[in-house]
Amino acid sequence: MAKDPVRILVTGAAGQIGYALVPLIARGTMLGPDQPVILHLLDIPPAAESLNGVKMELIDAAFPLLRGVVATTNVVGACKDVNIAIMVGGFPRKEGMERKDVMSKNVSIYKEQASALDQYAAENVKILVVANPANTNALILKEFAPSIPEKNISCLTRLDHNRALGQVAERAGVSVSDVKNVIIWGNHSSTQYPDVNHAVITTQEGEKPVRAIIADNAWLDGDFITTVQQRGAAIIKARKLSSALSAASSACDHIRDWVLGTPKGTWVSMGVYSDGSYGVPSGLIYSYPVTCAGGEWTIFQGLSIDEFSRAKLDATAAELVEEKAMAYLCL
Ligand SMILES: NC(=O)c1ccc[n+]([C@@H]2O[C@H](COP(=O)([O-])OP(=O)(O)OC[C@H]3O[C@@H](n4cnc5c(N)ncnc54)[C@H](O)[C@@H]3O)[C@@H](O)[C@H]2O)c1
Ligand SMILES: O=C(O)C[C@H](O)C(=O)O
Repeated sequence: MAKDPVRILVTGAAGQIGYALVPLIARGTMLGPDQPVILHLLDIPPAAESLNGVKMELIDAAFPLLRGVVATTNVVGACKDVNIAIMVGGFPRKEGMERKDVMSKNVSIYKEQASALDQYAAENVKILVVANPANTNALILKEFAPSIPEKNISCLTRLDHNRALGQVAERAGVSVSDVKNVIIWGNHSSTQYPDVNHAVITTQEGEKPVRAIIADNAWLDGDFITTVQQRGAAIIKARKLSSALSAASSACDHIRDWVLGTPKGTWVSMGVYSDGSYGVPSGLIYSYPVTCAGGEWTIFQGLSIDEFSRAKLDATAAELVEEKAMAYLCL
């Protein structure tokens, strides 16, 4: 029997990530080739005409799974009955800025849109915050949407996770699909900790630790970490615009794994509400290794954390505590 369509909100849909993301959703990359979708596209009035152009192109592309497009500048209309919300709307940083430098512009958007989602979204809506500072925007959204369970609110660190997979695959000379179980801990910022201590590469002789295959701890504990931490800035420097196709693709990966489940023996990184796991203060949106099944994520427990990693997990948590305080000052 044909499935009922799922309503997916994309905010900031007239922007660069929006333009890369909506065709992926309409083509079935996010929820699979048999899942019809209705897209709700939100942007602000100055972008209304451009948003309408995106709607026209979606119709012109004749996507078989696309059952409707709502393009609006009205937050309530956009949030009505949505099952999934991908929050991209906001302002990107420019060259030379840190992601938290756009905090004062962006957190107030998340407070306002939290209320609309709280009141009008479908029960059990799943929310992914992409706009920066992503973890703190998601935390503000959580705090101002009291009826939405915290397990339904997340932020995007899958792009950092995918960047880490890409760096390891290039260095090891293997296919990226043979690398798994890297971890991004903490903030989607330059304090994030890309960790390969539990990551493995599939070889003809089975799975081997990344550290054994790459055999270069100086690189893994040095340039690898800074390359992933600084990749967003490197893209801005090169393109004069922040990452868009990789962000859109990673947002699809995030939702797909959350809704459809992670493969057996694999975890992915998601920014989720911390419960104190791995000695991280509770009450932050912190990126952890998670597995997903039945539409729910679970923090993967029991990994050993060495002294080097401990300091890095704590430093990125400390930045999130500071950002939380800064966000409340902005509101
Ligand atoms: N978490 C990540 O991995 C990641 C990756 C890339 C970019 N980002 C962030 O995503 C955000 C969007 O990036 P972009 O390159 O698409 O930017 P963009 O400027 O091209 O697009 C943003 C869109 O949001 C719209 N917008 C602004 N305020 C809004 C509001 N109140 N409601 C709805 N829409 C609103 C703008 O009009 C614009 O169309 C930025 O904050 C960027 O830093 C995050
Ligand atoms: O770095 C940025 O400002 C954009 C985005 O967060 C990224 O990681 O590419």
